[in-house]
Amino acid sequence: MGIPVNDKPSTDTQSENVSEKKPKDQFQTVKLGIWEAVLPVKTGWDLGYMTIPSTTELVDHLSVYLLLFRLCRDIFVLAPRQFLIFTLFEFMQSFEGSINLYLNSQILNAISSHLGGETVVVSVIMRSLASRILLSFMLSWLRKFCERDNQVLKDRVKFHFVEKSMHTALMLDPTTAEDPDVKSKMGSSYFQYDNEMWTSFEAIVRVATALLKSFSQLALAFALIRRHASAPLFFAIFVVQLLIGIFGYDQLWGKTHVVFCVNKTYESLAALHGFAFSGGYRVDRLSDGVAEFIEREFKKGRAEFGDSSTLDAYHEWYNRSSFVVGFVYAVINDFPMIYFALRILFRPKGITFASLAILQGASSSIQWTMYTLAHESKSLARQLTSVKNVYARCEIQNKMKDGVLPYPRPYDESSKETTGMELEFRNVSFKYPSTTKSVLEDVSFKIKPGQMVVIVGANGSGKSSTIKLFNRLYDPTEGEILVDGLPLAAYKVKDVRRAMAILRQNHGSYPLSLRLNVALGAPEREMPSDEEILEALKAGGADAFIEKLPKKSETVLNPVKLSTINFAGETVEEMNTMMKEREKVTDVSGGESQRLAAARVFMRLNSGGIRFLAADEPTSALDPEGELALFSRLRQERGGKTVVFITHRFGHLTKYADLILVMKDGRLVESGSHNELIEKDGEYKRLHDVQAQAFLPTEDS
Ligand SMILES: Nc1ncnc2c1ncn2[C@@H]1O[C@H](COP(=O)(O)OP(=O)(O)OP(=O)(O)O)[C@@H](O)[C@H]1O
Repeated sequence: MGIPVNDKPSTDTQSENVSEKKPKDQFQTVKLGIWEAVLPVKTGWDLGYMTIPSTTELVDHLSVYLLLFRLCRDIFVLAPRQFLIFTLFEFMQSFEGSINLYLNSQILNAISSHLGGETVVVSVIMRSLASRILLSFMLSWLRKFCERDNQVLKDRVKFHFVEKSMHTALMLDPTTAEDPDVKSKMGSSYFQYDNEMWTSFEAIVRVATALLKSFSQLALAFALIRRHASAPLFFAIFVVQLLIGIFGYDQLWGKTHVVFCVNKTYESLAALHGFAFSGGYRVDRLSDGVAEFIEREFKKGRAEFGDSSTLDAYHEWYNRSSFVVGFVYAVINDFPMIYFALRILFRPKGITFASLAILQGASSSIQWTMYTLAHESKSLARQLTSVKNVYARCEIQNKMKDGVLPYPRPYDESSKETTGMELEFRNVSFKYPSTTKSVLEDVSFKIKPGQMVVIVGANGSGKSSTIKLFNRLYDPTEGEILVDGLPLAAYKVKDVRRAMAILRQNHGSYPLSLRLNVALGAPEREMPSDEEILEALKAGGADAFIEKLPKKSETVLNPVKLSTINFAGETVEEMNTMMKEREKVTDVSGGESQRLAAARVFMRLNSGGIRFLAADEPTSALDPEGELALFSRLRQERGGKTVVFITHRFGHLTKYADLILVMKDGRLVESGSHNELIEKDGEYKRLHDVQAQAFLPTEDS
């Protein structure tokens, strides 16, 4: 079986969702028309439909198989009654095939006797027929009866693991989240469809019931045809048929693989097609007048591509198999019929219509069960990786170690509303986990409680990175940060973050209602009142634009997409409109989004317990009026809190700053007040003069 493959090591083929990393030489590549499929080299025996794992693989997988027991136990604990109902029903169903096979044989034997002129025992036929109907009735009734319990069980499993995964996702610090292993365990999650653990559990039950089904059908078939002279030969045919069916299966679908397009012309045709159809580029396409160019390039590419095949990789794989395979497949299905036809011709004795039908029925139903078993065990193997990933995901621990000290220190409690935080950087150097280059080099400064500090510097000089270290989004690579005289790392991270309000650059709006966007400023509160929300919106300067929106503060800027639409042969435009209306994205401008973020920060400031406020270019998208208003309100409401602003605009802030820190290429190059720094005639003065230049009278004016 099998397609010839070359042994060329693949290019980068590690999949994002697989946690074990395979060395590159454990992959093989297969050229399939304009595609290249990369498949892991099997260490077990690859027999088409089934893979028999090697001993090492079995040992490796043992720990994962144990996880399946853990999964069953966890699901049982979530809903014991529903668990038992579900599994019992599934197991009961597995006997349906055998019982039907038995009842069919009874009926067929009776019909055969009748055709042979013998007296028919009516009660046998009636009993068999009644039993069949009763069995179907009972199973349909039970299915309906279990429906609700099954749905409860399924949803409990879904929500249990969703909650656990959400907990991990929410507590992950950036350093841990950027770890490739963690990334692969986290994978991606689609709320509506993800229920990996349930799918895995179903796969376990299906494999178990398929096994039971196979054994019961085999035992029954053996008992039924034992009496027929042709039974051994018939069974031999059946086994050959089964083996060819299972092991002869060689389709790309059934294998772990990744497919790349290796035809550059086809790729560029696809890119041009995408460019032509994408609504996002419409304005650019028209204003740049590129339509003709695109059409010309497409025609050129089409000519170059010629009559090469655009078949997908799966069909290409299928087309590589020889016609003999198709022929053998067609013929093996007719083996029993051919055999019986020949028997009738040469040795008609002992052959009855009933025996033919029983043998044929037994053979096809067992064959079907075996295929299901092979298929389910393959999908179970796939599910193992999911189960392993979900459990691993639930157990991810943050790399950053939490401190033990509460913040503020108990003796500070009484003065927490008025006292600002003291912050000190001592020889701090820092590089992001994913990079090798330091973005902060030996930075030292001290911010006294209640001071207003402004950090200035060119793009990429390390200003935002400094803010990220304040609330322990990252830890310094070298040096130390002190808060109120003690190492920042000694405090409980949650406490320190609760005492800080940080207005980040690109602080966007969350995909929730605008009201919740603001309420999230005070996450410890159940739900702030309408008046408090309005107050925060006003302080952030966001009340006016929200008032103009049709749903006001209940507007969700980016509604979650849960609708589905299906047109059965007709397009009902109104339905399209209905769906678009429901999922419409409400666009707000950059400045409006910044005002909303500012409102959230005011909500936080008003919630109490804040000792430190940092704002990273909070007015970069605001008009001059908005900027002035925001800074005045921040100054008014800051009380005794320590405040750090990052800005590129000299003026409103630098004028009032107690301390200005000037950053350049990750270093702190100057510090002092505005006047001191102007006098120094260094980097600050240079940056200041660039802006001031614009307002100086020129020779032309
Ligand atoms: N998550 C990250 N991973 C890796 N490098 C990063 C990351 N964030 C920022 N950097 C790099 O760190 C350096 C400093 O960036 P930072 O954002 O601190 O500068 P900045 O002074 O705030 O710049 P700007 O004025 O443009 O906001 C830059 O070279 C940037 O590319």
